[in-house]
Formats: sequence, structure tokens, C-alpha cells
Amino acid sequence: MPKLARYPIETIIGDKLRADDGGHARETTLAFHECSFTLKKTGESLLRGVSGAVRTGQVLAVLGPSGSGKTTLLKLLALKAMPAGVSRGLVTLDGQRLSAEGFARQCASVEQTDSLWTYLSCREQLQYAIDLCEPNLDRTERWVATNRLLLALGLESCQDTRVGNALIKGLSGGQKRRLSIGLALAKKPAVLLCDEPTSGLDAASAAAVMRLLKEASERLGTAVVCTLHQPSPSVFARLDLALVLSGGRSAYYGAACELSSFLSSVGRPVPQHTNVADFMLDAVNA
Ligand SMILES: Nc1ncnc2c1ncn2[C@@H]1O[C@H](COP(=O)(O)OP(=O)(O)OP(=O)(O)O)[C@@H](O)[C@H]1O
Repeated sequence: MPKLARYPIETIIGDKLRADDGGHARETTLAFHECSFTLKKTGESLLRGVSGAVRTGQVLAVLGPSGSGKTTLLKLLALKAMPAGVSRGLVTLDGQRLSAEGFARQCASVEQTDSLWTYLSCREQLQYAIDLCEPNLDRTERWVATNRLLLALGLESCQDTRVGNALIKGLSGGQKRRLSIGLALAKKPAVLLCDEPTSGLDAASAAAVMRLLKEASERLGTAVVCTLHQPSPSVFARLDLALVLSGGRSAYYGAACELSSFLSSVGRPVPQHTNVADFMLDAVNA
């Protein structure tokens, strides 16, 4: 087997693109129009007319207080069956209505809780994913692709550590989150949906996960949508777009860097030294 090459992450992911896609990074846009979800039993609306879009190279964060509808929106974007209610609205990929089959073929989602194999190591899990997703590569190429992914995920130091569980010592929470994202990225999805990728992580691990998502969006041509509970200033600074939900409605949708000006424009200027995301969440909670 070839020796594990040590390149900067940019080169590794760039090489992966060149090697696998012939150098053509795709351009993808996921758009959602007037999405609503109403519970059949009570008639309660969990989402009301929410719209937005995200394209290749961008990370869109769905923010909002607990119960504001973030996970419901992500499920709706993934065209998941939600028998408890009725969904309305349109989800498109590059202008075409997205179906559940289309989503399964071209997109990937990472759930709020990691679902990994307790007794397999990082390397073994990623190797399985690459073997499954890259049947046209030969064995050595798949091994190289696995190494590249391990490096891109920053998991090379724990590549032989098994996942573990409450009783068996294994990967840390942040490493598990990155592995879950890596398994989804092995598919090179056009769109990646991540539910709470930073929940339960310390600030440094949360920042590392968001850095990974941003790199994936830029280098792999993946449009990323993630839900976030309370992003730290450093996490918020890495976001391209923010959609803030309040009681299932859109309170803000636009560039993350313009959220502060928006708040000023509606008479709620963000005080100095205040995290704009926290301020917005307090405002919609009030
Ligand atoms: N199948 C369902 N039946 C009844 N209520 C539901 C159902 N699914 C979600 N809800 C309710 O809808 C609201 C929105 O839920 P959702 O999980 O989308 O919120 P969230 O913003 O992701 O919250 P959190 O940040 O706590 O995960 C919550 O009040 C939740 O209890």
C-alpha cells in the first residue's frame, strides 16, 4: 500500500476533486419556497411559509430557540416522511423539484445523534463508506481516498481508535461528529444537511466541525445546511447565510454578516461586545 501522504487539507481535498471529478467542481443550488408543516391532530403549524436558498460554497445555518422548527425544516428539506402532519411548499435542486429518491441519490444528511459502529475504528468506517461509494476505484485508489478523507477530517491521529460507547472508551464527542460528517462526505453529496453538528461540543471542537463544513462546501462543491443552537462568535463568523426561525416563521433570512445591520434597521442595535447570534435569539425569544 502507498505511504500515507501528508498534504495541507486544501491540497488533499482539491486533489480529491481533481482525481474524482475530472477537475469540474459542480455548481448546485438548493432552494425551498414557502415551506409549511401542520400537525394533523391539533392543526398546529410547526413551520409557516419558510423560504431560502443555499448554493455550492455556502453554509446556511438555521438558528432559533428550542422548538422553533429547525429540525422540522431539515426533515422537510430531506423529503423525509412526517406522517404526523401535512407538508406544503417546494424544495428544488438546481431548479428541479427534489424527490425523496433524488435526495437519497444526490444529497446526504447527518442526524443530531451519531449512529456509528461501536467496535469499528475511524479508518474502518471510512474505508467501508468509500468502498460503498466508489465502486469504480480500484483497491489502492479507495485506500488513498480513505487516507485523504481521514486527513481532511483531522482524524488521522485517532484513525485506529474504535468508536466506543458509554462503557468502552473510544472517540471523543467532537471526533464522532467529524466521523459522522466524513461518512456523509464520502458520498460527495451535492447538498449536506447537518442537524446540530456542534451540540455538546466545546468551543474548539465546535469551531473545528464548522471549519470542516465550510471546507466541504468550498472544495467538494457541497451546499451545506446546518441547524445550530447557540453559535459562538467564531462559529457565527464562518457562516455565509443565516435563517432565524421563531415559532416556525422566518424572522431573518440573509447574509450572516448582515444580521447586525438588520437588527439596527429594525431598532434593535446589537450592543458592543455582544454575540449577534445570542442577541438575535434573545430578541426572538422575548
Ligand atoms: N411529530 C410531532 N408531533 C407533535 N409535535 C411535534 C412533532 N414534531 C415536532 N413537534 C413539535 O414541534 C416543535 C418544533 O420541533 P423541532 O424539533 O423542529 O424544533 P427545534 O427548533 O429543532 O428544537 P430543538 O432545538 O430543541 O431541537 C416542537 O415544539 C416539537 O415538540
